[in-house]
Amino acid sequence: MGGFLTVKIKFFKMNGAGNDFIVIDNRENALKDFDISHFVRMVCRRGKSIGADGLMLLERSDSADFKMRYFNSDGSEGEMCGNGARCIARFANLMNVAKEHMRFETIAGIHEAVIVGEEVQIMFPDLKVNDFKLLQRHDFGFGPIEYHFGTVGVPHVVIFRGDVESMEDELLLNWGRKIRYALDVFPRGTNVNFVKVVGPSHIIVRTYERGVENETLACGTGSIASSIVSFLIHAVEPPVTVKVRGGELKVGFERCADEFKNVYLQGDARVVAEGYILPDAWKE
Ligand SMILES: N[C@@H](CCC[C@H](N)C(=O)O)C(=O)O
Repeated sequence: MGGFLTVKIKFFKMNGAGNDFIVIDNRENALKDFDISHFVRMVCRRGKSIGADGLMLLERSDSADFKMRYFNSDGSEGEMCGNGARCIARFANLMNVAKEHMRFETIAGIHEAVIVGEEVQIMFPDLKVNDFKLLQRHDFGFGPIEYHFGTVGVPHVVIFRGDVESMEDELLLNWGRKIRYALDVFPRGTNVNFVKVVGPSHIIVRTYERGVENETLACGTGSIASSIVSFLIHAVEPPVTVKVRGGELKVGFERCADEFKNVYLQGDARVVAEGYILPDAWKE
């Protein structure tokens, strides 16, 4: 029993609008002896282990308050995760690593975040209008469809459907997987968002996430991509309220000539548990 408890790693379980994460303070390099990708795959398994959409490490940074490293549940390291970023900002503030207004490093660049009571707002770098490829047509294996594409740190396809809320899970997964794995069209793979416009500033979004290979309850960068495409195609006005399966997110931006400036994502970011990851959590 003593051996069983010798290696234990402190973790926090968090979620932002239902997108859930394991968060580890790695400033002292607690995971130096681990194959991180394998460790992430093991501890993110639902049922057999803790379970999560992804895992984040908070690390030291020379140029900002801290560095965020984000891993999808399949062990792949992602450039950015909007909801993850909001969660790690809350975590950094709780751990006294950062004040309420903070800057942090990601693979996709430096981000700013601010704690707004129960919510966290994260700011994104400016996006170019021309980087959004609108009104594309392709047959992904279920007949030709119209889609839109844009990158918000990570790649996103946006598809408008009038039946988003009632769309069968199986259909969403089938479309999501076929599009995500259309590597001739998206060499790095892509996340896939199914979107319905329900008001002048309101949309509903469901997302199939690359790296989780499933629908998640929310996707932050997907909500931003969906809001901007909804603005470009359906004149949806920011700030946009995005209803996702796990709650609600707010997306703001301003169109200035050929750029989107002041892009932000806001919503809840909660710590729901803390404890120790024990060796059985990463056993095959
Ligand atoms: N959950 C996300 C996106 C995470 C990254 C993504 N799955 C990818 O690697 O493409 C979010 O909230 O933005």
